[in-house]
Amino acid sequence: MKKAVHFGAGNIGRGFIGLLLNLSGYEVTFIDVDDRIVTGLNKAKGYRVIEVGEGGREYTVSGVKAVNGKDIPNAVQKISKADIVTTAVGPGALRAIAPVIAEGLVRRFKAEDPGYLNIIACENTVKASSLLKDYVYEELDKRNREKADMYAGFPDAVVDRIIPPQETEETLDVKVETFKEWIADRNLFKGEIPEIKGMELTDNLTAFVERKIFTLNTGHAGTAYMAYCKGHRYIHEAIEDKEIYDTVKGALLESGISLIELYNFSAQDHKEYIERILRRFKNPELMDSVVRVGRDPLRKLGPEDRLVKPAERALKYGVFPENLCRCIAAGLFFDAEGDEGARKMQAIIKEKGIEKGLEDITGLEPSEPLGQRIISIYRGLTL
Ligand SMILES: NC(=O)c1ccc[n+]([C@@H]2O[C@H](COP(=O)([O-])OP(=O)(O)OC[C@H]3O[C@@H](n4cnc5c(N)ncnc54)[C@H](O)[C@@H]3O)[C@@H](O)[C@H]2O)c1
Ligand SMILES: O=P(O)(O)OC[C@@H](O)[C@@H](O)[C@H](O)[C@H](O)CO
Repeated sequence: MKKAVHFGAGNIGRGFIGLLLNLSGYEVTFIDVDDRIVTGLNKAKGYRVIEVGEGGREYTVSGVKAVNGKDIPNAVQKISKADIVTTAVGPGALRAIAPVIAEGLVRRFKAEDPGYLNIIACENTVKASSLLKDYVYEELDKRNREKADMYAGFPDAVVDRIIPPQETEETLDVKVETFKEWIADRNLFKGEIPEIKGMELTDNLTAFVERKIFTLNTGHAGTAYMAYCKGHRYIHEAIEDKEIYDTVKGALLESGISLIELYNFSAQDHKEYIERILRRFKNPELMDSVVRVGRDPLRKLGPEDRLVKPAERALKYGVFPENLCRCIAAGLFFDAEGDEGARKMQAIIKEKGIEKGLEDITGLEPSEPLGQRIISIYRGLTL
């Protein structure tokens, strides 16, 4: 049986990547640092994936194993024997998993014919696998880097499926929406491309990644941040609030201007793509929380991420992104309990004030038009 190792047995790990690998005939081993999840998976050896919404089905994922990420020798051994490695740990944890992947590769490379290994990072970041590759290469000496150049592929990918926080910790079942999309860069695989049901291939990944992150994730973040300011708890409730809906839709149209120009999407197709996404946000069965969707605002308000980058691009294409500015200003208030990125962001604003704080968080100059407008909206907003 082909062996898959997946880092991060959280929502997307269990509810999407693990499911597709299982359906494609792989024996799946999850590596996670959460003791509850690792123990639970090893005990139950499986879980259910429950699709909610029209046409939703239920799947049983079985025969899975789990290794604790702190058990390095075991994790290294699994990687050294894997046919494919995937991740969904969050972009901030990619550096933490690089050493163990590097050690697994070094162990493989001791064999005369180590075979190819493709490592796909399924995170909401443009070029996440390439980023992971950089981190892994930092851990390798010259000889093993050369071996990795020959035998290890790091295909970039985009994953799209909304998976909310799970309501109970009693099972490891996962509630998901019916929509799913996983597209990988066909040109970055080494050796034969693994056949994974539901994973599509493209020669034009940047277009698909940017379309997804700068539309779905832009809209999600905007909805969550405005919802936080207005006291909504769930995304489906927030998107029914006319002020939020209009602002978010406006933000997506602003973001779409550069996507259409840069990647030749037809304006009509892009409009329909936006409408489909807004309909997905409305799914009441998901009960997706504002706290999850807005998590880590320090990352989401960064210069290359889902709100600031499209705002800068819109300005470059001649449109002032008033709605994106509103979403960014709202984001600067996000302070959900227990959110480390939010805590750090609020500390920056408190210590440096909003002008210098904005610059540090978003990279935007407070004296430039975007910075000026965001600060003015921020000052006018009340919580
Ligand atoms: N949930 C979604 O709707 C969704 C959809 C598409 C993409 N994503 C992306 O997938 C990634 C994971 O998101 P999620 O919603 O599944 O989060 P999650 O918190 O549910 O899962 C992340 C898992 O990674 C584990 N983890 C963290 N650090 C680790 C480490 N060093 N080693 C091993 N495991 C580690 C955590 O314990 C957790 O179980 C993120 O990059 C996210 O942007 C999420
Ligand atoms: O995972 P994040 O924190 O980058 O973003 C939160 C949500 O927008 C995200 O998880 C979406 O649900 C997902 O990207 C849908 O495909």
